[in-house]
Amino acid sequence: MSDQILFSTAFATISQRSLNQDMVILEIEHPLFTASLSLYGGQVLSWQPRGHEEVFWQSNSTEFKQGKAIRGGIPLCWPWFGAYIDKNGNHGGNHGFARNNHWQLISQQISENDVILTLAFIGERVHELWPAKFKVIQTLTFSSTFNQQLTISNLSQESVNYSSALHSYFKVSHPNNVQVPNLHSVCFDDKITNQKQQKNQLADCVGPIDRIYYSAEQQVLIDSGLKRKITLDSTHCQQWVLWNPGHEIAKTMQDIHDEGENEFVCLEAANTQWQTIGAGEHAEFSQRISVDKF
Ligand SMILES: O=P(O)(O)OC[C@H]1O[C@@H](O)[C@H](O)[C@@H](O)[C@@H]1O
Repeated sequence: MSDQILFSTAFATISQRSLNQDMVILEIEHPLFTASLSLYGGQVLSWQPRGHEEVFWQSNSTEFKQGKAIRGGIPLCWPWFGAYIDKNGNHGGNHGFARNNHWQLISQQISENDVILTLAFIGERVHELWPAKFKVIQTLTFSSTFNQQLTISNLSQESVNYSSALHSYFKVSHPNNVQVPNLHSVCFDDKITNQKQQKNQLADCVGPIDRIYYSAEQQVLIDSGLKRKITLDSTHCQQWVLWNPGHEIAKTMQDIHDEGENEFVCLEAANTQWQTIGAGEHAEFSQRISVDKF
């Protein structure tokens, strides 16, 4: 493991830690926050605005291994959300390939107010079920609030379809203490029972929960244990996915440490249905996250 300062200004330091040859972690120190991300997966791992507790959960049992997704932070589900089986019955694996590939840091802007990092993921024939040529630009603005924007360019001669999720793992005192009240009156598909268009109010976020809510409205995740509110706004995302595996499923997942399911709730700004991008065109979506104490 080696640490190296990449950029240092009067306002912030960005350093690089190599876990091994393949896995590079960037760490940011700024008067308004600390944050870290992995270039593998282009994945935000942590963000802690000054005066607050860490916002994102990370598993202690993640392997950081090529081909495996990192459990925690904000995995990027793209170019598909969930399982993908093509018309010939071929399985593409869960949540696409953006989270299992290397991204590049292409620019950084450091100021008194924020640090803006731009990452790129460019490819063609990266996955046999999604061979198109593409470019994804991810712009991360870290400050006392956090903003994440993805711009996807279809560089191929034909239109492409994608689905997506910004799969945020929020650190919580316990799912039992968590409410997402703006979802109470929203219709959802239940991925566990396979029942569509359900409506019932969740008393808390204890798993197993796996729901696709048909709402693009602002969400507020209220944690009565940590006494904090996390406010999420998305653009060009049509659903919110709420997920916690619960104890029995988590026990079967090697990359969730013991009792880890009691430490997070996933609330994901998603497009769970196919979106089309014409040849040579682009699409974008984003989320903004802020934190308040109460
Ligand atoms: O284990 P993965 O591939 O990271 O997926 C975790 C969960 O991600 C959620 O977004 C899905 O709705 C769940 O069905 C899935 O189990």
